[in-house]
Amino acid sequence: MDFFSYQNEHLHAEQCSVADLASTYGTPLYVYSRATIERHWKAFDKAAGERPHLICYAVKANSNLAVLNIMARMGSGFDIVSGGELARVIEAGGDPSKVVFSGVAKTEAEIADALNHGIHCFNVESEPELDRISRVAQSLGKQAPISLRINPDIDAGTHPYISTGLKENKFGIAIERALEAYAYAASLPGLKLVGVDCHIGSQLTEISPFVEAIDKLLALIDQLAEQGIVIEHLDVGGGLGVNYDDEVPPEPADYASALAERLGDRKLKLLFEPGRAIMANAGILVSKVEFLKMSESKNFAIVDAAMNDLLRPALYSAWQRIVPVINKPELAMASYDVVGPVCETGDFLGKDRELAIEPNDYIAVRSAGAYGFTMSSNYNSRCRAAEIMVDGDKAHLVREREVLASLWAGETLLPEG
Ligand SMILES: Cc1ncc(COP(=O)(O)O)c(C=O)c1O
Ligand SMILES: N[C@@H](CCCC[NH3+])C(=O)O
Repeated sequence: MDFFSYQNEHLHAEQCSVADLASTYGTPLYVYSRATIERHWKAFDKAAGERPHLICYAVKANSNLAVLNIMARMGSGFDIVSGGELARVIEAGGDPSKVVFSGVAKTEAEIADALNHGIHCFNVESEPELDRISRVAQSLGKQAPISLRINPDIDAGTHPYISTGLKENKFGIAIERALEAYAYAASLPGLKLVGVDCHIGSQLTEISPFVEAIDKLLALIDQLAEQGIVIEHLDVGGGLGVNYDDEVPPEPADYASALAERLGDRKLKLLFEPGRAIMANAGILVSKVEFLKMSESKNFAIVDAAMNDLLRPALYSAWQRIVPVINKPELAMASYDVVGPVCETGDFLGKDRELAIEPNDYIAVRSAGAYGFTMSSNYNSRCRAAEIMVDGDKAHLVREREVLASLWAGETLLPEG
């Protein structure tokens, strides 16, 4: 069942009319579906089966407090990459002992804060970082639980900007250095070795690169065991792709069972860090058509959402489906570049889209729940979009428009005099 569907030619998010939401809360507007988030998270949890496991939702995909709160209520863990993300997880009711901390340059302050909150594990991305974490932990009289993020040099077959498991990428410790790095980590007093981690990229649509990576990591885990280093968990990262256009990514169940099969009878806890697979299709970005600008060479649908609201098309030439919020069969179809008000030629949400629309209509960009709002900015001094969580027939405004709105309301920037 799709929780974003048409009823009488009107797009609905669960039981809420998207056109009503747009006219109540204004546009641009992100709309998320609680039922979809729960269904996707549970699909992962179920896929992992009876084996001990932890789903650590990748907060960077969507860090809205209501989204995190939904995950927290289901007992989710979290994959974070900054102190800010940890603060949001805690604010949303998440359990810090289920948090893994990834990222290539964690600061001393972030490390100390995470240790004081008792996080599950640091995913360490370089050898100098081992020294830093050990030093901070010692200064606090603690031992930091760590995994090494291993870069297995595998082509994830995804966009070059979101591939992370190749030698030339900045992420993780090269697999050839892994044994030495573990031996070094074992010698540092502030560290406790608990895991092996990898994350080879995002929006993967095939299982084989995941399997290739896990095979390399399992061989490493066996070698470590021979050296007396016993690993408790294997973190397989995130990266499972979604359907934006005509991709057919594996279902979480097939993906998880392919990985579990490789584990055999090893007593390893499995950690997953899905972001996109849970959130992308749990959200849409709603925008209003301002003008239609027609010419012989090109038609433009100029809408009120822009690259500052949804960066993926501009940054990765990403394709996301664009649909009218109300289908109007009486209108003629035409081909448009759907563009925003930002002063950049790269400011587009979609190119050459067949749409039957007129000014003041609402359109929705589908699959916008992941890496949508979290990558948005105030470029061109534009307000950020509002965000709404739909739960059945109720809608909750979960984030107010930002500071600029208060400036428009007449507040001054500098004190008088
Ligand atoms: C370390 C890490 N874990 C998890 C994720 C989540 O990836 P995805 O949203 O593709 O599942 C990312 C982002 O690619 C990441 O960098
Ligand atoms: N931001 C990317 C994915 C990168 C994931 C972070 N490692 C996207 O929108 O597709």
